[in-house]
Amino acid sequence: MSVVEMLTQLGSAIGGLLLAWAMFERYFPLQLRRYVDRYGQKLVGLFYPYLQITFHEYTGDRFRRSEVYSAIQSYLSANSSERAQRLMADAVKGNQSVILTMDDHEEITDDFNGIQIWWASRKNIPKTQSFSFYPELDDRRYFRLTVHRRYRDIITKSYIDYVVKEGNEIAIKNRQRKLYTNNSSKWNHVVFEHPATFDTLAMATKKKQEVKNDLIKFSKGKDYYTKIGKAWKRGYLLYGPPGTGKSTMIAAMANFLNYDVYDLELTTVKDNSELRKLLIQTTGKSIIVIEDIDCSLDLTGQRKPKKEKYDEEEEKDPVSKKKKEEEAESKKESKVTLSGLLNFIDGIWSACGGERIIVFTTNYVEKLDPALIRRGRMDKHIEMSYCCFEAFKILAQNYLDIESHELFAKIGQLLEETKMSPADVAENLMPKSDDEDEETCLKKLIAALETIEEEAKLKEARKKSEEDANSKTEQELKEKDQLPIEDERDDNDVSKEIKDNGLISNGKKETSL
Ligand SMILES: Nc1ncnc2c1ncn2[C@@H]1O[C@H](COP(=O)(O)OP(=O)(O)OP(=O)(O)O)[C@@H](O)[C@H]1O
Ligand SMILES: [Mg+2]
Repeated sequence: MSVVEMLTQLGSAIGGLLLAWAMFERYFPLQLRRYVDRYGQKLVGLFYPYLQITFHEYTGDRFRRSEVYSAIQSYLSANSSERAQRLMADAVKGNQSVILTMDDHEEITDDFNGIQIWWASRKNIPKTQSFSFYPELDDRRYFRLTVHRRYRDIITKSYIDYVVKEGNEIAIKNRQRKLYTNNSSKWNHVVFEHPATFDTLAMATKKKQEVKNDLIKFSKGKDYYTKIGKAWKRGYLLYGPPGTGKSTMIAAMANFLNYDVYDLELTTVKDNSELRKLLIQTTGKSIIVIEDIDCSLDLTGQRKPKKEKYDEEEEKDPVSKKKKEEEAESKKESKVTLSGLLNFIDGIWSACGGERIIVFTTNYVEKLDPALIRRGRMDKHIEMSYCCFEAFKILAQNYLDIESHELFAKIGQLLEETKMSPADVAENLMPKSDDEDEETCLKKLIAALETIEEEAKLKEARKKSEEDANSKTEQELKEKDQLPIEDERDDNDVSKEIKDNGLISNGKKETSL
């Protein structure tokens, strides 16, 4: 048989099938067709060796995207960029990278402990051509998983959970994080793109590791917090002189945990109820920051003591009670108070919205009210200190790309003797022009450190000489005071005093009964 004949016969066979299907659609009632469809599928199911699971984009609630579908989409997008042939640019992360997902009607395979799984993305376009306000919701997308039947248990009991968990983690990593700032009682946000990380943060390695471990423990501690019955939140107090990296540390924390940042400006918050409103709006996986807490407000006020006695009089006379309340209300200052802030930190509603970190920063830890910073509220106190040699090495790596240099020893010694903030060290290390090489920058830093050392020595000498002068004056005054007082008085005065007070010659007062 020639090729042409073969093609002709194939064509007529397909034509015959199409005609038969058209006749079936045309002459058989819908009910009958459904029966054939259903039982046909059952029959095929008897011999079909595969298990299929479908995950729809919208289930039940038409307006709420299925979380499982989203998680699978994230999981598959992470796996599909190498495997799928047709990809869809889905979202843009931080203006840097495009997130690629499987296009509609695309298929990829996945491997789970040696089991092969087929994933397909499908889209059902509605047959009715009616007008819709939400055309994108009418396109019914779904993922279909196909696997050999013999792996049913592994797939349903472990694989799907694994995919959803992985997918959620990928989604968190890929999400655009936000930096919220408040304008009175409203949050505005921009994309959070601070580049600081713990790798670039200059501080002693051991201390840095401690903070990182603490954060990891917290972020994985959901079950632990539930077990001990505590809201899943942790307070950090960062304190230290200006330019030691407190704000930089917060950015590094947010990048490390992939959290949003809420930068709360307390001075623009009118009162406690506005504060509560703002905080209720914050979401989980976020860091709430109050910078320079000592300057933000006068938070040294005492907490209002609890009303201990039930006032019967007030209860009997509702008019006077109301009057008293009104008076109290008008007297009440309209501002955020320490008690309002404490309620925010450990009030019941502070637990809504999942994991949260609260960070306070201050230059003057000793100014803060002990109630505010006691453990349990501010669980971890982190001192950000002047630049040490370890911190300097990180800055040298960041700014000059060097790990060692013959001038390092000198710098190390100077850093031990002087106090320079990492911000100042960084400023000296940053090349100001193309002519400045690493050695020039290091020498610049040495000169700056020597100047500080000189100034400190001068200051010390000045202080010492002032102290010496003071103690000399004190000594002179003391000596002057020690002159016998009696000598200045005349004999008549003395005898008068003896007479008046009944003193005897040895100076003791006579006891008169
Ligand atoms: N520990 C550090 N590691 C890396 N860079 C730092 C560090 N400390 C300061 N810097 C640099 O100095 C600049 C100022 O630091 P930062 O704003 O974090 O200091 P701060 O402690 O918050 O100061 P302030 O008390 O004035 O708010 C940062 O932009 C950063 O470049
Ligand atoms: Mg700061």
